[in-house]
Order: sequence, then C-alpha cells, then structure tokens
Amino acid sequence: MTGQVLVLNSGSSSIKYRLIDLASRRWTARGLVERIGENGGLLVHGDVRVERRFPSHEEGLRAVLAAFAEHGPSLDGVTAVGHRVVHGGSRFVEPTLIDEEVERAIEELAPLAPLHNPANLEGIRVARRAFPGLPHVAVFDTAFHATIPPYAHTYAVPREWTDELGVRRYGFHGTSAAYVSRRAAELLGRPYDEVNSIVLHLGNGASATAVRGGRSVDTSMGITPLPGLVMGTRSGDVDPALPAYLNRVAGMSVQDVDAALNRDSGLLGMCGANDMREVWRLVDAGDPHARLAMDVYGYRVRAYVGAYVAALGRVDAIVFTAGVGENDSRTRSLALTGLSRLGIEVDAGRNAAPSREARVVSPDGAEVAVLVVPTDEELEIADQTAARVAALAR
Ligand SMILES: Nc1ncnc2c1ncn2[C@@H]1O[C@H](COP(=O)(O)OP(=O)(O)O)[C@@H](O)[C@H]1O
Ligand SMILES: CC(=O)OP(=O)(O)O
Ligand SMILES: [Mg+2]
Repeated sequence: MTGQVLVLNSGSSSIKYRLIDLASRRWTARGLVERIGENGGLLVHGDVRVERRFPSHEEGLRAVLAAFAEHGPSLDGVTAVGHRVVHGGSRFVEPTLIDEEVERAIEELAPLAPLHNPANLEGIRVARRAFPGLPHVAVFDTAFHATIPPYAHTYAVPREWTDELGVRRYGFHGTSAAYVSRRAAELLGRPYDEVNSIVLHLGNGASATAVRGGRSVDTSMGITPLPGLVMGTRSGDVDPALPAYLNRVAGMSVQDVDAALNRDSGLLGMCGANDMREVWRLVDAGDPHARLAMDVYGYRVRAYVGAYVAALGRVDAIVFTAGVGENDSRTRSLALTGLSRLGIEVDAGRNAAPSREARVVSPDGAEVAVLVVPTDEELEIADQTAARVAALAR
C-alpha cells in the first residue's frame, strides 16, 4: 500500500499524532496536544506551538487539523486513519475497520479502561467526521496478548464471572510490546519466532510482558490497566481486599478507592511526584519518601522479571522501552540489581551512555542480553492499519 496513514493516539488528557509515509516508513509530521480539559493547554505541531485551553478532545483534534491546514503538510495524500484503542476485550484481537457498530462496542468496553477508552472513542468520532471518505482502523493494546494461555489469563474467581462477565486478564501496551520484541530479535540477529524476551514498558503507565517466540504468554496488567508494576499515578499490585478494607475502616466507596488507585497512587501517591525526573530530583535532595518510592518501583520490576524467567524457562533478552525505560539509566540499573545469578547484568558504561537508538546495555557474552529499544506505537499502528486496508482491497 502507498500513501500516508494518519495515526491518532488519544490519551486521557492528550492527543499524540503522526503522519506516516508508507513507502519510506518515515513520519512526515508529528505533534501532540497536552493538558486537554485543564488550564495551560499546549499544541505542538512540528515547530509550531499554540498555548491555550483545549476544553475537549474534539477541540484538540480540530486544532490539530487547523494546524495541518495552516502550516502543512497537506493531508490530501492520507489513505487511512489508524487509531490506538486501549481495550478491545475478548472480541477485538485484530486491527479492525471501524463502523458504527464497532464504535458502540468500544464504548461498551469503556468501564474496563475508564482512563483510556472514552478518550480513544472521542478521537475516533471527531476523525471519522473530519475524514468521512477514508477507512479508519482501530489497533488495540489488548490484541497482542490474545495468545496468553488460559492458565495465565484466568483469575481464580467464580466461573460465572469469567464466563458471563468477561472477567480475566487482558493486558495492555501490546502494540508496543509487539514492536519492541520484534526489533529486539532483529538487533540480536535472530528469527523472531526463536527469541524469548521480557518487555519492560516503563512510561507513565508501566507493564511487564513475557514474549515466547513472538507471542505474548503473560503480562502484568489485568482486566484493567491498574495492576502490576508501580506507575506514575497507578498503584499496580495491591491486595484485592483493599477496597473492602478501606470501606470498612474509612467509609470510602468502591468508586473513591478505584479513582485513588488510578489517579492518586503510584509514584505520585508515595512521594508527591509522578514524573520520574522529578522523583530522582527529590531522591537526590534527600527526600526519604522518594527514596522509598524508587525502592518499591525497582523491587516490583525485579519481582516480575523473576516471575517471567520462571514462566519462559529460557530468556534471551530483557527489553526496556517507553519514557522511563528508554531515557532513565538509573531506573534501568535499579530495576535489574541483584539478578546476576539469573544471567542478567547491566554494563554501567553502556547503560549510562545517552542514545536514541536501539542498543545493547549488557556486557559482552552475557547470558541474557539487556536492550534499550525505543518504542514506536505509531509506526506499528500505521503498519497494522495499512495491512488491514490492503486485506480489504483484496
Ligand atoms: N529523560 C527522562 N528521564 C527519566 N524519565 C523520563 C524522561 N523522559 C520521560 N520520562 C518519564 O516518562 C514518562 C512518560 O512516558 P511515556 O512513555 O511517554 O508515557 P505515556 O505514553 O504513558 O504518557 C514521564 O512521565 C516521565 O516519568
Ligand atoms: C494502557 C496504558 O496504561 O496506557 P498508557 O501507558 O498510555 O497510559
Ligand atoms: Mg504510553
């Protein structure tokens, strides 16, 4: 397929977008709208910056389209629009052409990803109105995890919940895990279907995924994107009895506890900052809460790595990606401390050397390669969108 794909990644308070040329597989425009619905909104379109309030995703996306019209490049060559959708439930395990019915199904899945699916859907609605003649394709975060075996995705709960209410592990960040695990195999010069890896996607949201021969076999997030690793504002794993306990002793409602575990917990809850750069600044200033927060963060990653070594049996690569994983050598080193008996080691010099490229940061000859691979969810979405549209045309 030739032409260009416009990729939209609508988050809870942001829209990231990319215009990707399919022939060269390079982007020709990129940008983002930040702090949607808050004061201090910002649109960055290439070199152009617009500072104003964007009350909704609809207004944000309109401003993006206006920026394309005013500053270029032209959107006339766009042949399809690809949308990141976080939760696809059990139904959406492939990139899917969006129609009214698919929109409704994404809406019905919103309770499973309340921070994400509503924003994704708003992006889809505005874009479908702006480009009514183009195919729009949804690429789901959950899809890559459809291969997780039942013993790893089933919760030990009453069977009716599983059978009738869709209660199970789904997992997220799958588009990213698919992209970086494939890149990791390329970097190692080995066939994708022979490489076992553990992907550590450490961004504002964070997850660990075990990949065996190109297929996800376990992941740390669950029915929602709340469990697993410590995140910017999400708790990750807690005792499932916590909502009931807090209800009993503090009179908090289930909704209040859920909101607090999603928005006021994680690094933010433990030390008052959710941006990793700020957390390290606090650590360096001697803040004991920030120090403990980082120790919890590192320990949790380590514990998941250990679990996934057990799940995979043989591990060829550990792959760091996303905002923290790609940029923060201190967190990488903390996360893998004390794992040398598992063959996992980080070379201090390689790890600390700044780079934007995919690279190896373990010592030569290490049993397990430790890699840093910048994720590119937008390129992966563009590829999957183009493949879906090409299949339709056949
Ligand atoms: N240079 C850096 N050093 C350490 N952490 C960073 C750096 N740049 C970004 N981050 C972290 O990455 C996070 C954003 O990661 P990203 O993958 O873009 O998250 P999301 O897609 O969930 O918004 C920030 O909240 C911050 O904690
Ligand atoms: C699913 C999820 O956590 O996504 P993000 O990291 O973009 O918040
Ligand atoms: Mg992300």
